[in-house]
Amino acid sequence: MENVFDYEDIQLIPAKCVVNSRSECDTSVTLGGRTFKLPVVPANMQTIIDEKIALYLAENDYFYIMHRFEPEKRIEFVKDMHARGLFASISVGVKEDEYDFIQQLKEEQLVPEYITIDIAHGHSNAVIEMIKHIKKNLPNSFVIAGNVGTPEAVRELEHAGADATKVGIGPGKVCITKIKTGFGTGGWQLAALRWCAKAASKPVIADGGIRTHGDIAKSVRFGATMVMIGSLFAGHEESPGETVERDGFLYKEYFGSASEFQKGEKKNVEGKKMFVEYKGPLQETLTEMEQDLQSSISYAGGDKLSSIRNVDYVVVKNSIFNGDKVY
Ligand SMILES: NC(=O)C1=CN([C@@H]2O[C@H](COP(=O)(O)OP(=O)(O)OC[C@H]3O[C@@H](n4cnc5c(N)ncnc54)[C@H](OP(=O)(O)O)[C@@H]3O)[C@@H](O)[C@H]2O)C=CC1
Ligand SMILES: Nc1nc2c(ncn2[C@@H]2O[C@H](COP(=O)(O)O)[C@@H](O)[C@H]2O)c(=O)[nH]1
Repeated sequence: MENVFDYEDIQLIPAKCVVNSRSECDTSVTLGGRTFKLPVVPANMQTIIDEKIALYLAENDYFYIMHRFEPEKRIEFVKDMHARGLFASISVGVKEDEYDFIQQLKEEQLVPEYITIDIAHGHSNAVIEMIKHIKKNLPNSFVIAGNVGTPEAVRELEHAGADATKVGIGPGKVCITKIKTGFGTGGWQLAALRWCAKAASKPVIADGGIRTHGDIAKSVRFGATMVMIGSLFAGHEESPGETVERDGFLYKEYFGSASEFQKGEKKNVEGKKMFVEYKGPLQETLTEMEQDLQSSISYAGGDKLSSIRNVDYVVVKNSIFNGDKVY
């Protein structure tokens, strides 16, 4: 790979405005046959989303993916969302129990509209087998598979039946994969997204490394249909992470899904914990994201999200650590 770059290295170039107000710009996106207000989904992590947030997002036409770290609650979750006339979007792993879980869903005629296979190294036979198992038993579920960081992986997962792939190995704020293993897309996530999206024939979800709202527009420019975000969603009133007070300021806990805090043991740890500043209600951030993205669309010279896809850009600097501290 040549000419790698990350979010902070790119500036999109404005085109002539065609709207009279940013409010005319439409930020909605379609994924799996549903239309959502924003091309943004909070990360399927235990300090980012819980049942209450999932319900709020679904009721208000935002996409969501429930995490998989309380597996015993998933059947009830799907039933509850369906009882409310809402879509169910859950996550699974690849271990043996998960095969039984998919079987159970089938037996109970519960068909989640979206199933995300949530694995660190998604370019694997384990994920390919799970895609096939889901597609065989729940053919109407939209399957998102990940995470990956190469075009080969995107093609293989799509070929196995994935309806979308999720790109990002190690760019996350609480990720230490790049430090512990030497591998990943951390520091060049945006270039990796471009590389993968060019190979994709189905939607790509950019996952990790989003530090500003402008990074959402940049992700769309480089091929993302949807953008998964953890750290920017960690500090809300509703965020499930613990709230702590330090020197009169409030903070919320945010930990990695492969951290000892999630796993309950120090085995194959590839995530850390941090505290992010408290930032009030979730809806305020969603509204601000929408307004910022409307503005991005206007700078792109259009009135819908797809206008961003074709804008020119420049590479203005190069910084491999993506603004993060190493630990
Ligand atoms: N996006 C990212 O960059 C990353 C995300 N994560 C997140 O952390 C969580 C835990 O992920 P994960 O450890 O995959 O899930 P699990 O702990 O559920 O592991 C899934 C299965 O894959 C195996 N496995 C895990 N990593 C590898 C690997 N590198 N090579 C071969 N087999 C592997 C595990 O076995 P065994 O444990 O015995 O190896 C296990 O059987 C997920 O939510 C994931 O999204 C974690 C790291 C990176
Ligand atoms: N390497 C690890 N990556 C992780 C872990 N837990 C979650 N993640 C990934 O990070 C993104 C969120 O990134 P952010 O920059 O928006 O905060 C999330 O969606 C996962 O893909 C982990 O323990 N290790």
